[in-house]
Amino acid sequence: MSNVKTHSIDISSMQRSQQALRIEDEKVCLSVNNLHLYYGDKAALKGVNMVIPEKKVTAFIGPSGCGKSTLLRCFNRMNDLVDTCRITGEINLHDENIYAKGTDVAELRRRVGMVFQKPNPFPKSIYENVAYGLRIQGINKKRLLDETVEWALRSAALWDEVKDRLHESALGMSGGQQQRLVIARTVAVKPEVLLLDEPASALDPISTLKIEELIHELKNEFTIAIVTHNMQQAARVSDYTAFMYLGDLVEFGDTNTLFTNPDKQQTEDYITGRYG
Ligand SMILES: Nc1ncnc2c1ncn2[C@@H]1O[C@H](COP(=O)(O)OP(=O)(O)OP(=O)(O)O)[C@@H](O)[C@H]1O
Repeated sequence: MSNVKTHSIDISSMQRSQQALRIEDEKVCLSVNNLHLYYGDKAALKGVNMVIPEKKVTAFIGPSGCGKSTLLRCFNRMNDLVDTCRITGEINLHDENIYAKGTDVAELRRRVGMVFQKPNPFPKSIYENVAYGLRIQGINKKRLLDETVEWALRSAALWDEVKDRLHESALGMSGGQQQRLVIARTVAVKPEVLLLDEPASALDPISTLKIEELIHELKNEFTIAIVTHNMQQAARVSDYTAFMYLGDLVEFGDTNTLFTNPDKQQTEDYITGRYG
């Protein structure tokens, strides 16, 4: 790409159409309206407005502490677990305000699954890790469990590596395999959205590549939102990128455009490595 202005990231390998995606053309999965979040007196999100398009990958980038993980955790109300946290504004999943009174938060978290930075398999067999969410829903029919476990492991590009040791402990797997297992466990309950909070940052480069390839496959079935510190990764895996700074959403748009021709000076300064 000859017109690339940035120098700190190499996006020449970005395999994407030169045609910019337009958010107006997308189906909306999540919409965020004037979202403010406070931890005690401290504002961590300051009036965020954006949409997360359906079956696309949206990346959140920005310097440490800018609110990326906080915003991601709002999408399945994980911040409810923080006593000092207070939220105003709205997030709609399709047409439902997930902060409305009476929202079934357990069901919300089934629909909006989350994968964290550090793989966190349960000390159970590979099979039982993946079957876990189904069993919680009261599904115990062996055939249905077998089929779903296989489907989820295939979806997470792990089936071929583990099909002969499904009943061995998940703790004997490599870190990269464990993270794909956690992804299989998350997709097994058929969520609509996958939230990935730096899913590859604890992994070696080959495992990271596998996760990136997997994200590319998963977006055929799921809406994906990913927080990453790695701008190359954001450029490689996402369709849309949101750049955040000190609790503000500074710029949001088609990934290719945001990295090659950002609207805001602040975005350009960040992606060219001038700060952060
Ligand atoms: N549980 C919490 N209690 C109080 N403050 C918090 C809590 N979690 C995050 N914060 C603060 O909120 C702000 C945003 O944090 P957040 O973790 O969302 O940022 P981030 O962009 O994801 O950072 P990083 O890239 O370092 O993970 C920071 O100032 C952080 O210290």
